Amino acid sequence: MSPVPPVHVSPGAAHLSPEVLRLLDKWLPQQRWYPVPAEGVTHEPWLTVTFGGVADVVVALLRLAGPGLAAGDESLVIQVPLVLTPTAEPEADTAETEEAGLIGTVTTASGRVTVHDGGVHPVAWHAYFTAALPGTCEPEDCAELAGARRISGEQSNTSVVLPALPHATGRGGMLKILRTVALGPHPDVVIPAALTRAGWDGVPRYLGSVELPADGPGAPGTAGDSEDSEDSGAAGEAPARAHLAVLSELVHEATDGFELACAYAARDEDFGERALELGAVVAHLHTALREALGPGPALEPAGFMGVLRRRAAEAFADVPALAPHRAGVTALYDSLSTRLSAVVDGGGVVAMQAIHGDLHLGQALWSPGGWKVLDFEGEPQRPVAERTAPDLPLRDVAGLLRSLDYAAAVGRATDPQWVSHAQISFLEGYREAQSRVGAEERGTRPEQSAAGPRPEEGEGYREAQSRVGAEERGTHPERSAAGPHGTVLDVGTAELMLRALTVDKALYEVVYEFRHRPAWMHIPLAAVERVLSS
Ligand SMILES: Nc1ncnc2c1ncn2[C@@H]1O[C@H](COP(=O)(O)OP(=O)(O)O)[C@@H](O)[C@H]1O
Ligand SMILES: O=P(O)(O)O[C@H]1O[C@H](CO)[C@@H](O[C@H]2O[C@H](CO)[C@@H](O)[C@H](O)[C@H]2O)[C@H](O)[C@H]1O
Repeated sequence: MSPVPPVHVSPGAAHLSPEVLRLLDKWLPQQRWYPVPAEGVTHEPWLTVTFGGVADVVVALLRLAGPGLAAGDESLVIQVPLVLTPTAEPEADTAETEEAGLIGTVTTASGRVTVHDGGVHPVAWHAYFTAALPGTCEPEDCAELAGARRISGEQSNTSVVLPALPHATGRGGMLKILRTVALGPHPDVVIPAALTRAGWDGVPRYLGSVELPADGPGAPGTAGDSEDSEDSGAAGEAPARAHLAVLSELVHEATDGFELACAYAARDEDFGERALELGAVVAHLHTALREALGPGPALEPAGFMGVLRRRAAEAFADVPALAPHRAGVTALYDSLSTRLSAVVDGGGVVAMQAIHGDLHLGQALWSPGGWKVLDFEGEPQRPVAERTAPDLPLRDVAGLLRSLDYAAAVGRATDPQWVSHAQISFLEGYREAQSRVGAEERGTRPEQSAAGPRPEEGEGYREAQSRVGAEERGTHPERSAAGPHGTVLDVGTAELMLRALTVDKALYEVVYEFRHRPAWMHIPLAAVERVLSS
């Protein structure tokens, strides 16, 4: 007997009545994971997903359309799993039902239906879980789902802890339902899967994923999306490829890196050792990514600077409070542009590669097994193509430097050295591990690498900063990966690059805070000011 295909996909709003869609229009913008400001945004049904043998679970994939949003293949698509159950009476007790993820009760052509958020509903969890690991249990007696719970907090997606899930190295899983669906392979699936395959244990081990079936309807903007295309997967039409969820091993006794750093900051306790270890893990991550996914192209200054400038322009357009910094950002980017062009004109190659892309302390878990890095989907507010493009590893370094600054602010460290010490330690951990890997590849001892000795206690942040990403003579792995050509970056350009990437990140954060947590906007705003005046 052949197994029932677990995931079916239909075009448009199949299985979803207009009443349910209207209910969603009101509910969606109130969700933390809703990716854009809601004003003027409409939700257009793109595809509907159902799971073989599970009657009540319907997943709406909705395209967001409206001011400032891209159309066609670039459009933002959100995933809305629903549990739809026929019901006789409206729910009576609102408080109780809110707890259970009730979205509402509506009367449709086929009767009265209760609509629940599938992100918090065990029946939907079971559907995703069995699609990720086919051939497992029935919902009623699924031992793997015992004790399952959604994690709460400020998440861009919806993650569910499965404490009882058995696997090769123990017990416990994390099911992550991706709320923003990327057309094509999703980096939060592809990257952990590649790193797990390569044997790198700095990520939670990848166990499985849920993907649209290969013979489903076309991508937005293709023939499969047109109104007269009833026949899903019609000849000549490119089926849409998209991941919906990812399952990974649960990291036990894990502490969120941001909470950990804030707790240290609140006690003014030295975070140096943890930061040093994290720096080393991030350096190893970059090596593992390069090895697992291959080197990227060389940086092309005009294109690279064009992206930085466009992102800054978007931030200035979104947040009026940034206006006083426009000239400073332009001047910083002009200096970097001049230096980068000189490097490249002089025959230097600045190699790019796959990076994390949105690295901050909340993406790192501290556990008895050391730091684990999570969440490879890139900055959720950016277009997918931009998020997955090869980039400079220094972008991740800048992200963590910013995050340590957030931890100092949120944890209210009173010692002004707390943050600089943590940042220097992080940079040193990164640099030391980078030199060790480089030396191993060259067959020399780490001390012989050109990166120089560790800065003495008290040496400044600027010095430590300028050592990271700077030229290390001849055989740096990034260089050999990029080909036989010369330089990475000289010390001055590396420092300028890190400052520019820090500003780029802080501008992104200002927009993020403006949209989601205005009370924290002062944190990145102060950073923009500080970096520009340093
Ligand atoms: N494999 C895992 N083991 C333990 N905790 C995890 C695991 N994956 C994620 N988490 C926890 O869930 C939180 C959210 O995960 P993350 O992948 O960052 O989702 P989001 O994209 O929604 O922010 C993390 O901050 C971490 O605390
Ligand atoms: O984790 P996500 O993928 O949802 O990332 C988004 O949300 C983050 C906040 O949860 C946000 O990070 C910013 O705030 C953090 C403290 O909460 C801080 O440590 C980070 O440095 C700062 O960037 C992230 O930018 C956003 O993409």
